[in-house]
Amino acid sequence: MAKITLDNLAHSYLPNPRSEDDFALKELNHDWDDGAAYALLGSSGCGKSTLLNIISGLLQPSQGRILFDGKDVTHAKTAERNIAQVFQFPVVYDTMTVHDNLAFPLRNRGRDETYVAERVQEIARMIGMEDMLHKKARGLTADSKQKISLGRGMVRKDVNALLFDEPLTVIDPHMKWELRTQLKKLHHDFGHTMIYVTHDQTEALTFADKVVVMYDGRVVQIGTPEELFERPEHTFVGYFIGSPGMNVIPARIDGNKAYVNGSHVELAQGYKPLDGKVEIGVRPEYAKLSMSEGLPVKVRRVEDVGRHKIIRAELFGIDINIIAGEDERVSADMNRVTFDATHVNVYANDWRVKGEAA
Ligand SMILES: Nc1ncnc2c1ncn2[C@@H]1O[C@H](COP(=O)(O)OP(=O)(O)OP(=O)(O)O)[C@@H](O)[C@H]1O
Repeated sequence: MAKITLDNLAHSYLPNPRSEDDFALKELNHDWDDGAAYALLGSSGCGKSTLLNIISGLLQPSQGRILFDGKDVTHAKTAERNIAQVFQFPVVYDTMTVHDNLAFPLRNRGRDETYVAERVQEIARMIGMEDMLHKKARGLTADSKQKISLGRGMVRKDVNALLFDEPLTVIDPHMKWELRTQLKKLHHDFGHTMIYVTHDQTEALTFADKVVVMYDGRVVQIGTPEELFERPEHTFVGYFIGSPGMNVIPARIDGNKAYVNGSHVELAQGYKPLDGKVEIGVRPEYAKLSMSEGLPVKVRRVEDVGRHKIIRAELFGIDINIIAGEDERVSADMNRVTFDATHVNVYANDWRVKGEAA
């Protein structure tokens, strides 16, 4: 396995980029730890595949270097990087059996047949295809073919990294959960460095130790699922992670108070005067309806989603969400909202501002 270093890395698909806007991947410096499982998460077009393709060698970056364990591989071909890749759609050899497809990467490396047989059995069990090993890949469903692709990606233990590009797109929902669990187990057992591209937050949060959130060609935060939830470094992270996402409310900050349309919200920390677009961010989980305290809200709708209720409300013309417990009472006279001060984040021009102890 390898530590992956992204050094001053950036990419533009244009021959003569003039401004930052011309870069599909904006400058990035980071070490990705050896043996960690990362998810690259972001909406369509934010640059996930661009970054993955640079790591795998399918794309040469227009700026910077990429290193595996300190060795510069920026110009090395994909085959020289010793990585395994699984793409969105299956890549299998139709004329070969499932067994031979799975065995292919091992035979290619000259592993002896006893080891190949053992390892293929192990992987077939993992992907639930033990009974299909003798079947030709041709004629199998897309779902089964993708499981073969996943299996083939995982069959070698000696790769520098395992890269997955939305691998579960064609897999049915139940199997998705099962395969994700298997991938996590595989990571736990073998400690591969794994990078998993997805636009699905559940997939990212359940798979990864660290989630790399991308927005508009930029890595806006790398953190554990808990860090992304509690301290989103960018309003996009707050909005994208969580269901529903963080409430983002324009405010004026004065010391340890935030003013929203003249009403104040207590903050757990003090802040210096801030310029530009200033907002507070509060997750629906840390907002609470009240009869007597807090800011005035109009409740529009209450949705019972089983484990809790989502209250859709309006605060000075802005839509906000509040999460209440399953058994919590919500009545017509509850027309105020309070926020838990320790969970109110402050943002200036979309980036979180660190406070000072009040
Ligand atoms: N070969 C290319 N030539 C020119 N522009 C490209 C090329 N590939 C991607 N782009 C652009 O670069 C930006 C980032 O695309 P990229 O495919 O990396 O995003 P993504 O997050 O992987 O999206 P998706 O989830 O839709 O695959 C987009 O604006 C896209 O249009």
